[in-house]
Amino acid sequence: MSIPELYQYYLSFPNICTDTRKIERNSLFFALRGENFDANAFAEQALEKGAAYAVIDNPDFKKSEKYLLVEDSLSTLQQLARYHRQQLKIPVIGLTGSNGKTTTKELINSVLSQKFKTLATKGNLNNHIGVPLTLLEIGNDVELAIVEMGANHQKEIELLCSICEPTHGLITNIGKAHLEGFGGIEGVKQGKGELYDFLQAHQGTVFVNDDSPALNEMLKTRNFVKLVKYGTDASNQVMGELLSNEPYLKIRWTYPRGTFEVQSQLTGIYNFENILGAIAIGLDFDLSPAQINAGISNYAPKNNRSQISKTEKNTVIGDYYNANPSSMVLAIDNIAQLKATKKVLILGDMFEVGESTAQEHLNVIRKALAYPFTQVIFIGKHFKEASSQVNALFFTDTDEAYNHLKHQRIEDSLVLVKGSRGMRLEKLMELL
Ligand SMILES: CC(=O)N[C@H]1[C@@H](OP(=O)(O)OP(=O)(O)OC[C@H]2O[C@@H](n3ccc(=O)[nH]c3=O)[C@H](O)[C@@H]2O)O[C@H](CO)[C@@H](O)[C@@H]1O[C@H](C)C(=O)N[C@@H](C)C(=O)N[C@H](CCC(=O)N[C@@H](CCC[C@@H](N)C(=O)O)C(=O)O)C(=O)O
Ligand SMILES: Nc1ncnc2c1ncn2[C@@H]1O[C@H](COP(=O)(O)OP(=O)(O)OP(=O)(O)O)[C@@H](O)[C@H]1O
Ligand SMILES: C[C@@H](N)C(=O)N[C@H](C)C(=O)O
Repeated sequence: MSIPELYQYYLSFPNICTDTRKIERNSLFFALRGENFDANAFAEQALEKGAAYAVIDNPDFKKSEKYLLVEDSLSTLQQLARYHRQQLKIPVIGLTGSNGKTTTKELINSVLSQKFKTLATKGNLNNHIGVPLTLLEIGNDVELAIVEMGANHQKEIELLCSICEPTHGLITNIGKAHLEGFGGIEGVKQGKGELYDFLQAHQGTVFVNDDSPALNEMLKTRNFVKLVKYGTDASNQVMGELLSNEPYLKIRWTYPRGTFEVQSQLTGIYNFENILGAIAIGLDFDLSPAQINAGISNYAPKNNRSQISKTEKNTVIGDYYNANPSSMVLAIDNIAQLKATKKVLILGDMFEVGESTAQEHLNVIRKALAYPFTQVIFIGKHFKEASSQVNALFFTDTDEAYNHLKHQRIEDSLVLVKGSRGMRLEKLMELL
């Protein structure tokens, strides 16, 4: 079946579903293969549960005209998304970067939705499956889309750009994330730079954080028809200044027509650049300063990314969606600067760091112990293997740490909980 033919089915049934556990009536089911299942085997169930059609790539499962047989379901999903994007005459803002993609995407969406009917990536659905699903959610009424693109190896951003065809783009930053798949920091630059390459080739607009030496270096070899720079230096089109972080960031920003201040609901100095990026994009899309500030101040994270919660015993900064050497160091510096009598760090292993795993874990241990924190707890085998200093607690896994904290409760403290998703540090929250 050709993509234009399949597109007619999509236009009649625009609700795409890939999971029979969450199937909706009249959806178009795509049978994907994953690490655990081959969803061709679930196609019948999808139809029984109310899907209008099931796209499959194994002829053995085709039982009626309700099964649409294609060569490869995943690649068909991607091609359908690209075809749909090409029918839409709207701007698409593509975002990638090592850290802060989801937060920046949410901020941009909060800002731009003050003026436009927007559609943004849900949560973190940013990969070769999530990006097509995001695009296929764009209905006729949407005026502008914000698409987050994630990657852990080369050519992934190139593929995602070829699907969502961004007209505007922003790389949040270059950091030590997914070093394993990218092959080191130069590999990160190359992989993330695929967004710049696409925008250069397609006359797109690029938003650049001028405070990042790595991003500035990446600009040297490229030319863009439109470049908007933001940062702390007055030479930028949008200049920002951090006014306070206690615990939420307050920012002053200046552009050629004036200076404004905004109070955010975000903690973490690293969020300064995320906010400034969203302001720069808001200005480029002709929002008023009042609309921009409303978008920034309305956004409150509810996604375990630097989320502050007051429990009965403590104030907790829950930051256990992910961790890598760059974001870990910034999170430690951030809590060190916040005001609190007692500060406790609970740090979990960082994944996908590659050959520098031992060194990077040791760096984090040294960094954390250089500050006079009340207590520092390290969880995971990488931390344990890197060192076991006497002035800190080391646990092999989260269950072991849980058993300890059950008996030695943390009280009246500001607690940072940060680690890679796979460490499942959220288990500890009920004890904090
Ligand atoms: C393929 C898929 O969508 N899997 C989801 C599924 O996993 P599960 O283990 O149950 O099954 P399989 O993957 O083996 O199944 C194949 C299909 O079978 C369906 N199915 C299964 C059982 C059943 O009873 N009925 C069924 O229909 C199933 O739905 C599959 O379609 O369910 C899990 C739980 O909900 C999902 O977590 C899993 O989703 C996978 C991980 C996925 O890739 N989802 C994307 C939509 C997505 O964008 N996920 C993001 C995470 C993105 C991410 O990690 N980004 C990285 C960078 C990108 C790296 C990239 N190279 C990569 O590897 O992804 C980043 O750092 O930001 C998210 O979930 O947040
Ligand atoms: N600009 C930034 N620089 C460094 N670290 C950051 C920055 N922004 C956020 N972080 C850190 O990364 C964590 C996750 O933020 P966010 O989800 O926005 O990033 P992400 O790049 O989308 O990651 P993921 O793709 O895993 O969701 C934050 O809680 C914070 O610790
Ligand atoms: C969950 C995934 N998006 C991610 O960020 N993985 C890294 C390795 C992490 O969990 O720290």
